[in-house]
Amino acid sequence: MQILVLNAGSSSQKCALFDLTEPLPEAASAPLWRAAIDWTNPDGAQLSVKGGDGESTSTPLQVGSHLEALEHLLAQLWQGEHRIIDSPEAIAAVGHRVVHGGPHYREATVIDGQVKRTIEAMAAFAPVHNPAALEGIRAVEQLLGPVPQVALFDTAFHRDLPDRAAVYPGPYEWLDADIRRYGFHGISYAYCTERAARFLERELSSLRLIVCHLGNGCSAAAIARGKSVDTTMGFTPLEGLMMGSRSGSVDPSILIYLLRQMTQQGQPPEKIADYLDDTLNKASGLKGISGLTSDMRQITAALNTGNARAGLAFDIYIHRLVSAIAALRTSLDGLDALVFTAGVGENSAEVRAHTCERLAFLGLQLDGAKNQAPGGSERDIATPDSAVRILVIPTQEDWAIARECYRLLSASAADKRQR
Ligand SMILES: Nc1ncnc2c1ncn2[C@@H]1O[C@H](COP(=O)(O)OP(=O)(O)O)[C@@H](O)[C@H]1O
Ligand SMILES: CC(=O)OP(=O)(O)O
Ligand SMILES: [Mg+2]
Repeated sequence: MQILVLNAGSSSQKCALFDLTEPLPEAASAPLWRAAIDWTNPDGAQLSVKGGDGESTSTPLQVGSHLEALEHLLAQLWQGEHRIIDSPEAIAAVGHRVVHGGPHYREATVIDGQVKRTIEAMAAFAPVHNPAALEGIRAVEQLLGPVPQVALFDTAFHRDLPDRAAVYPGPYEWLDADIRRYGFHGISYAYCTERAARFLERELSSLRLIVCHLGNGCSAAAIARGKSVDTTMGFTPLEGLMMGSRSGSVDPSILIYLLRQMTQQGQPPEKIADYLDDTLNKASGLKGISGLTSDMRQITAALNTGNARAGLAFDIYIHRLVSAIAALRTSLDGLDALVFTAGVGENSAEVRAHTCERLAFLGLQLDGAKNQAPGGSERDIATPDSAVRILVIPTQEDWAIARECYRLLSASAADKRQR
């Protein structure tokens, strides 16, 4: 079954085509084809496509709206230089990563009008991500017609967060209005948890993990026996750790202070809300502090040449990450492994080294050579006598989406056959 996956992140639209057949492989398999639009390129959006031959090309996108850009991306599947299928009919299903499912969706769900309305309503809680997922769904409708589309929600993995971790200590009415902590990056956490159990040859039912998903968006989660028991992101993907261009947690009084100042200056309320939203989501974090970039590679390169603001950005990033991991540890009755994943977690030996050094008191002992060794595969970078394992697990959100999509559609096909 050929399954197309659309992953709408904060700075890019990724797309991959998988061919899944029984028996499903245990570990992620490579896609037949992948493409991505980078919205952040200063010279305009850039489309990159990698075909089945392993060849890839990168071209500037000459189109107006996001929807047009997406339609152009999808058409590359059967029309572009690296086309992989003869016609859109070859695609059996499309899986989407949807960041916010609110309190409604706790499982992978076939997309219908009601699901689309909910994703739209939840855009108020995930303004960077949910509108991008909806654009993907609409682009597929335009180009691929009535193919089944399935949504996987980043919030679903955290469905069993205990109330003490999920409820904000504001007025109780907030909870009635669905203002609570949801948590995100759940597709990645579910995948990394499963892989960590396999790697350690342990049953999920006894495993206690802290997983750090450090990409453009960053969060960490305490996972006990396969379930999320606490996590750093909350009502929206803005709470918690310092990120590429997002602030993470700040004192809410800063916003009240700025709001009052801007109101006194005669700014209209809408403009103030947009300014605060943009500042916290797009002009903060590594980018805001360094004044340079949201990219950890460039931050570490700049700090190594003595750039003081890059150095400060790195220090805050590590300080907040270490504080969060130590806090998450208190939600577990022991810690078997600390897991690093996503762009920074998988690739930055500096971030892992500084984090683990400060967490020695939790029983973590990093093997410096193993940490530095290059490698894109799952690995243990702790010393043999470390009390806690330290794992690097490359996350495979797209493959996990394709697999869930396959399972859901196979189960519903079997259901129909039985009736
Ligand atoms: N070799 C590397 N060293 C340090 N950081 C890296 C490296 N490769 C990628 N990154 C970081 O990974 C981040 C992107 O992570 P990724 O998981 O792809 O993000 P997202 O899916 O949220 O867009 C980039 O901001 C970059 O800083
Ligand atoms: C939820 C979230 O922050 O996603 P991303 O890391 O893709 O921006
Ligand atoms: Mg991501």
